Amino acid sequence: MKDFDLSLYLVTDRSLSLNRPLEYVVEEAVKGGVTMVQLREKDCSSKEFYELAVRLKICLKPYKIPLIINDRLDIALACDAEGLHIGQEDIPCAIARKLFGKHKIIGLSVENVQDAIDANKLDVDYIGISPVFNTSTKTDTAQALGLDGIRKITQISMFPSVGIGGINTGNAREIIQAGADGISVVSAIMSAKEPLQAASQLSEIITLSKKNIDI
Ligand SMILES: Cc1ncc(COP(=O)(O)OP(=O)(O)O)c(N)n1
Ligand SMILES: Cc1ncsc1CCOP(=O)(O)O
Ligand SMILES: [Mg+2]
Repeated sequence: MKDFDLSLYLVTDRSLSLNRPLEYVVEEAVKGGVTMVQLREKDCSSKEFYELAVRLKICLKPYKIPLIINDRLDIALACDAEGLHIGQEDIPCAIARKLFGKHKIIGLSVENVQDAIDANKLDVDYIGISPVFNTSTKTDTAQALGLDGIRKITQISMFPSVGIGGINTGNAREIIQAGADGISVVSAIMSAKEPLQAASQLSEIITLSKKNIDI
C-alpha cells in the first residue's frame, strides 16, 4: 500500500521564495503541515536539478514526507524519489510506470473531463486538477476549470485528487467542498513571509473542511 496524503501538497518554485533557500522554505512548510512536496524546476541544468532533488530528499526524510519530482523521470530515478508528477505533454504514464516501478507514486495532471476519463484507464496514483483558477505562477495552462470542474472531475475519477492553480486561504475550503482530497499550492507558501504559518493555516482549513466544521 502506498503511503501518501494529498491534503496539503507544496509545489516548489525557487523564483518565488523571496531569495530564501529552498530547503528553508520547504522545511518550514513541512513543520506547518505540508504532507507532500513536489520539486518543480523549469530553468535549471540536469545537474542542478539532481543536486536539489538529493538535498530535498535528505531534508524531507526525517519528516517522512514524500518527494515528488516534476516532469523528469530520470531525476526521479536518480535520486530515488517517492514519486513523479507528469502532465498531458510529458512522458507517457505507461512508460513512466514501467521504468519507475509499481511501488512509486505517479501523479497526472488532468485539464478537462475527457482527461479524467482517459486517466481512469491508466496506472496513476492521484490526479492534479489543473488549473482550478487562473494564476500568474503558471501561464501556459489550459482554461481554468473552476469549482464546477472539480465537481465534475471528482465524480468521474477513480483516483484521489488535488486541485491546483490560484489556491489560497480564501478559497481552500471550497476546493475540498467541491470534492478534492487536497490542495496543491505554489505561491501561497513559497512567497509567504512565514511559510510555517501559511502552511499551518491552510492545513487547519483543510482539516476542518474535511470534517465539515465551519471556520
Ligand atoms: C499536483 C500538480 N498538478 C498539476 C501540475 C501541472 O503539471 P503539468 O501540466 O505537467 O505542468 P508543469 O507543472 O510541468 O508546468 C503539477 N505540476 N502538479
Ligand atoms: C504548477 C501548476 N500547475 C497548474 S497551475 C500551477 C501553478 C500553481 O501556482 P499557484 O499555487 O501559485 O497558483
Ligand atoms: Mg509537466
